Amino acid sequence: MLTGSIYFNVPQGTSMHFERCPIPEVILCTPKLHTDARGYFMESFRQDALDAFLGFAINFCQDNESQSRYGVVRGLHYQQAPYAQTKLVRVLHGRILDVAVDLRQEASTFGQHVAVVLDAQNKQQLLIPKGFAHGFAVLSSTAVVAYKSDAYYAPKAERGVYYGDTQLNINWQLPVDTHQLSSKDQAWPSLAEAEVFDSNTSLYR
Ligand SMILES: Cc1cn([C@H]2C[C@H](O)[C@@H](COP(=O)(O)OP(=O)(O)O[C@H]3O[C@@H](C)C(=O)[C@@H](O)[C@H]3O)O2)c(=O)[nH]c1=O
Repeated sequence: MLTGSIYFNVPQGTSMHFERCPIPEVILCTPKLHTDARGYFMESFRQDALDAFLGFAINFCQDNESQSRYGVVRGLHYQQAPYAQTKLVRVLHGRILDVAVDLRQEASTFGQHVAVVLDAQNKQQLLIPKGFAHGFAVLSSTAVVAYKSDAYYAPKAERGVYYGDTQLNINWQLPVDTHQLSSKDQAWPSLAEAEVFDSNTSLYR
């Protein structure tokens, strides 16, 4: 499924594996695990490695954490420009299906999505760029999800797309009768009615 893999070693000897997903701006990151008799150590984030891979800097300013039960679906969320957010998502406990939906109006992949299982064992992280909606479904009994963002929470700019929109065709990997959503998330518009990202809006410059 994934293409464009590169193993990038930063000068200090630490490492992070980056893979471009089928929508190439979405990136799967796998930290290198150092295991020994005590357990393991890993660098969960390196600004220099990520910047070098991307070729530009992302300056994260907010860290978030949420805990959810099996069947919970949070999303699909984004903030409109100029409050758009890049998110770097990982799972501290449990397992989720993490989903990024392309909302860049002029992109060839507009309306398409990437869905990746992230869990506390694989320790993988998903980088979701500006211009995408984000959501996740909890596949384990509980899950603790942590993520960075590069723009502060701006409630007035908060937008969403209905997670079950048939046009999106997302397989949430959960029986439908187990889905639990906030009232806010049940009321988001379909993709056809959502405020998407204007191609004239430069999200990263
Ligand atoms: C997102 C956010 C929420 N809040 C508050 C608002 C509200 O009272 C409470 C719960 O908010 P929500 O119901 O929006 O939380 P949640 O549904 O977990 O929202 C999150 O979903 C995932 C999928 C994302 O991608 C995130 O960017 C964020 O939108 O926390 C903050 O104070 N700061 C924040 O950054």
